[in-house]
Amino acid sequence: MSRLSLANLRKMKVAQEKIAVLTAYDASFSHLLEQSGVDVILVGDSLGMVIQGQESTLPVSVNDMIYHTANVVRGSEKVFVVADMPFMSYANIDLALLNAARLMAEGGAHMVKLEGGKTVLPAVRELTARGIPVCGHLGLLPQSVHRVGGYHVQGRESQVAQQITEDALDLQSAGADMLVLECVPASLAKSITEQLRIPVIGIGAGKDCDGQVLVLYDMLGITSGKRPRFSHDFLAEAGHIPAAVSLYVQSVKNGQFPGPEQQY
Ligand SMILES: Nc1nc(=O)c2c([nH]1)NC[C@@H]1CN(c3ccc(C(=O)N[C@@H](CCC(=O)O)C(=O)O)cc3)CN21
Ligand SMILES: CC(C)C(=O)C(=O)O
Ligand SMILES: [Mg+2]
Repeated sequence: MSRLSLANLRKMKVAQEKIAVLTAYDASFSHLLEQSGVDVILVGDSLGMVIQGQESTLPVSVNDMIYHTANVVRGSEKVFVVADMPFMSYANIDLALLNAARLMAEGGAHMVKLEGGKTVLPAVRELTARGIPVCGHLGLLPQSVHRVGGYHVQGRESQVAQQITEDALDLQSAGADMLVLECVPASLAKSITEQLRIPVIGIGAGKDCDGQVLVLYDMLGITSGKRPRFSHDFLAEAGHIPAAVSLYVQSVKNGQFPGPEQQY
């Protein structure tokens, strides 16, 4: 069985077939998600919060990401695996190349994800020129939580919306092959999704993105404390974990998730 490729994901965008993405951090869930029809697994630096119990994603190291990515890759054979580059691991081009190479070579990731717009364009150009697929991440940037002052919706003001749109187009031009849009108004995400050739995966970004992603533990209802409004407890509805993941995949594919109460 060969792995899903970027070409497959681009074809899904063109065919308007929704892309179902979930985070996972270990081999057992990786296998289960793949069996349940998930297309792409994101090894998110959210693992700092849901696995390590940290207050933010900032303490996550490249070694942590490599460990979890390798486990996820070993547990699967069909899914496309994206690994987050952690806080400051792409602060300049040399660091970005070194750390992305480790995530790919040691972790076995198929793509790396970087948060930010203009600041990361030189790194995105260099990584993609050297054959490393890159996913951008705009809107709410959890690695900037202390500068922003919390996890809030981004892009409600037209000037900020304009900046996010410009960053999205620039990331695509720099070679990014996928984009995550987090916590932005549904109308903005729709507009960006229509303007880009590359697949746009939303989280709290409305139903009109090319695909959706959620943090696994949020959609299973086992995150401690307050779960973001854009997530939904599929386990409560489905009764057991494989059924919950299947229901998520089905709800993304048929456009039922996210509903009006899960978007801004
Ligand atoms: N478990 C978990 N789920 C996530 O989605 C997630 C993480 N952790 N860690 C990294 C970031 C942080 N994220 C978050 C965290 C909280 C909200 C949240 O509470 N948002 C409010 C909106 C508040 C506002 O706009 O003022 C909400 O009600 O959804 C959003 C995204 C998304 N990511
Ligand atoms: C929430 C998603 C997009 C992420 O970046 C993560 O899980 O770290
Ligand atoms: Mg992340």
